[in-house]
Amino acid sequence: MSYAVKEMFLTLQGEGVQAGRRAVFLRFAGCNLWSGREQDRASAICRFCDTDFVGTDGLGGGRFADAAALADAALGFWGEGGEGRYIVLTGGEPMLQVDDALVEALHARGFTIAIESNGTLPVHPGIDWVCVSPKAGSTVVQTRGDELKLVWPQPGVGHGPDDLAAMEGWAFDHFLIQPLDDPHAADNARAAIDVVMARPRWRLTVQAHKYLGLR
Ligand SMILES: C[S@@+](CC[C@H](N)C(=O)[O-])C[C@H]1O[C@@H](n2cnc3c(N)ncnc32)[C@H](O)[C@@H]1O
Ligand SMILES: Nc1nc2[nH]cc(C(=O)O)c2c(=O)[nH]1
Ligand code: SF4
Ligand SMILES: [Mg+2]
Repeated sequence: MSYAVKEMFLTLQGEGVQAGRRAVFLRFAGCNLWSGREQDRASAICRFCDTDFVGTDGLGGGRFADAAALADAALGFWGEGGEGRYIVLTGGEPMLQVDDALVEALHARGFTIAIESNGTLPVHPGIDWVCVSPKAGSTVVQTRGDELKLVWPQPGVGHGPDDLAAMEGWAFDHFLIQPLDDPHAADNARAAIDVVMARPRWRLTVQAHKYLGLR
């Protein structure tokens, strides 16, 4: 199978429990919860996306003919040194494209594989670190993993305490609240802090790369 990749880059993981870790980011093109076109945002299931995942024209992006070609390119971004190789599969929705061949090819090159998924498709069982970020109005099928990262507040449905209690029944090791990045960021951060103060099972995570000027 070939892969449509929006962009690839080396940076630090900015979010979640693995924040601060050196990582290659592989951003796949396309998502099942939004077309990525601004004119469709208001009618999309996921309306707050901070990412351009349309097309294959970003830095390090392109069409990759097979898993070996894509994994070789990822290794090129990592550079020298075999220690601590870490790759984050994101998008868009990576599970629209991730398959056995890619997981095998990345493992064969020594990568620990993390994923950022909206959880509406089952995550590949070979992935080493699973982050699911549920979206109001979608059905999450991937209800287990390493970290659940809930963007807060989520306009529309799904942000009452009942929903949080339901998610607490899912099989994740870490429950994280991430302030929504929009023009009301300060209010959103306050609201996110309020959740954590009321429900100690949850921890705050911030998008550190945005404060640090990293990609
Ligand atoms: C762009 S998404 C790509 C991966 C996958 N489609 C998902 O939603 O998890 C990467 C992460 O950014 C989060 N995110 C997207 N837009 C955001 C925003 N405006 N503020 C805070 N987090 C956001 C998502 O919830 C997700 O955890
Ligand atoms: N530095 C950095 N960390 C991230 N963690 C999750 C991201 C994503 O867009 O999936 C992201 C991103 O875009 N940049
Ligand atoms: S599910 Fe993820 S990639 Fe898709 S629109 Fe929402 S935040 Fe963006
Ligand atoms: Mg991002």
